[in-house]
Amino acid sequence: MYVVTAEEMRRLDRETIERLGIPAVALMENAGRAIAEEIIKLCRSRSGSAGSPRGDAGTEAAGTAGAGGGEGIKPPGFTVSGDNALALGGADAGHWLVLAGKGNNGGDGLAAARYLREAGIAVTLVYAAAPESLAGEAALQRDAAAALGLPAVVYGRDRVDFAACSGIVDALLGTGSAGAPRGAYAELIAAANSSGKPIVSADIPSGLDADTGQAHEPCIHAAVTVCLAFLKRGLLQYPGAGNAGQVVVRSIGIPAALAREGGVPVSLLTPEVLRTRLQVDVSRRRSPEGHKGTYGHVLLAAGSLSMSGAGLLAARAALRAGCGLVTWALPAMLLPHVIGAAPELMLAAAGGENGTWSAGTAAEVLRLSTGRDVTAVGPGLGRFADDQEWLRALWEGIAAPMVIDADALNILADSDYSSWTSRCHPVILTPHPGEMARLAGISTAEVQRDRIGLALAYAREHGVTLVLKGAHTVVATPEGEAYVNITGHPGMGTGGAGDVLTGIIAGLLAQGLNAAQAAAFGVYLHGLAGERAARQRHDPSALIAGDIIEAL
Ligand SMILES: NC(=O)C1=CN([C@@H]2O[C@H](COP(=O)(O)OP(=O)(O)OC[C@H]3O[C@@H](n4cnc5c(N)ncnc54)[C@H](O)[C@@H]3O)[C@@H](O)[C@H]2O)[C@H](O)CC1
Ligand SMILES: [K+]
Repeated sequence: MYVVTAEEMRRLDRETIERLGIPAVALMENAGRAIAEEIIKLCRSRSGSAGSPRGDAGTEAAGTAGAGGGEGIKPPGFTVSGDNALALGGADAGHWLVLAGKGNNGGDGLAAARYLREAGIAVTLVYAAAPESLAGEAALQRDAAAALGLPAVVYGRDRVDFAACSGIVDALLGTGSAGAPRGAYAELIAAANSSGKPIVSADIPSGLDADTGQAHEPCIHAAVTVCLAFLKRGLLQYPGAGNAGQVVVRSIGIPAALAREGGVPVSLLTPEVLRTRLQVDVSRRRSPEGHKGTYGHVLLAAGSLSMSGAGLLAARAALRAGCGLVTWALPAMLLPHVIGAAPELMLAAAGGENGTWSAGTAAEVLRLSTGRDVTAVGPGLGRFADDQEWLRALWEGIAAPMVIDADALNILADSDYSSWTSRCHPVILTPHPGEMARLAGISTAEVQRDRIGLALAYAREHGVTLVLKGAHTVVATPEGEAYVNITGHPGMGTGGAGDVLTGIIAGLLAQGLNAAQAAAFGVYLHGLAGERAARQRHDPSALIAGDIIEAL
């Protein structure tokens, strides 16, 4: 599923109209109908509390249309549809307000109002601007609604009764919105939010930046967002993602082929995208003739006196991700203490004295990396004297893909690594937002302001595969593509979860996946395993990193 910017959406919209010859109003009709159908689903799912659905729409809104109106009598040769999407099925949906801006987002809302009326739902249009100021397709929708006799009020001139409505359609601002909502728009958004009524947003919540996910003040808090044609980046990026409620993406007649041909670089990370765009064999079938040598060998340089567990977690996760062998290189002093902790691992003493690493161990790590399919460095590594020299030796000398995480990222951030000899084998960096901030030389808040945009730019500029961790982890490739992951659980915010991800990605690389495949599939599986682990706990706050490994 493609994820677009407002600019890309405008281009795809234009191409559909100009190249394919689909009239703009047809797209708007499809948008209006899709929005109405989702509202009807919401009303049906709430029919137990008819007329007063509440804001916490839950997941039902994204479900499939259930059996709607009564089956009726089926005359021979005719089918009386039992699941007409526009049938309310006896639910009393009450009375909805449709807040309409003067652009095409408003036009979508006005079209939706007609379809709602068709389903027997009472609607009142609330114009944010003088109806005469609407133009193009939005003006056409205004006239159609008026011709149908839909009641309408104009904000600022007429009274708007939020208290009496059972739900609100937010069609004030969409992808054409610029900056914080102003004037009547701002007042209507604030009033809608404080009404306590469920809000269904057309395309994006009004007040949301469609590209960055920045939530302007004010910004609609939607129960459901009916996103039109393609997901917008802003719906996946926090804090705005938290304003969108349940997001439903509805096709309106803009072919996905246009996005593919037009080179839209960002996709939602779904099994479908893993299979098709990334060509990952998600079946994970193994050859009957396979043996441990078939599935790759990971070298892990990780762990120090106070953080040996980070190395252990990464090593075990690599094995659970299916690689054949893992050699864990760690400071000699720690070795006796971890023997037996995971008997499946091979151990190698490579660290310096006192359980810490030293620059002099680079030669030993290089020697151990010979013939290994991947080297992962960083979890629990700590910092040490001349560590930049150490990492540079590995960067320039390891003739296999590398995964760089944790303190190794901090070492990289302190180095002018663009001047290092460029590598023939890929590098995957797995920063959390703080590490990303150090790598990019900006604040963590700046990283979080537009994670997708930053990840795309950094990966391309530095020729690395970047895994920007956090809620909705972004995987960006040096070729300029990005994948946004939505698997995962807040319970995964626990020490060691990142080390587990590093191990999974290294384990997948060792099995022959390329950098983009290993990073994307690894992130997806890590999140999925975290969800499963959270479900297995009565209280997901009790989840610890080791649970994620066991859930793999
Ligand atoms: N997929 C498609 O391409 C389709 C999209 N549709 C819908 O159209 C909107 C985008 O419509 P557009 O006319 O470009 O912009 P908006 O309706 O979002 O808003 C423009 C309108 O609002 C005023 N304005 C802008 N910013 C502010 C602000 N901060 N405060 C107050 N007023 C503001 C501006 O002056 C304009 O008048 C898209 O999201 C879809 O919902 C089509 O209907 C179908 C095809
Ligand atoms: K909107």
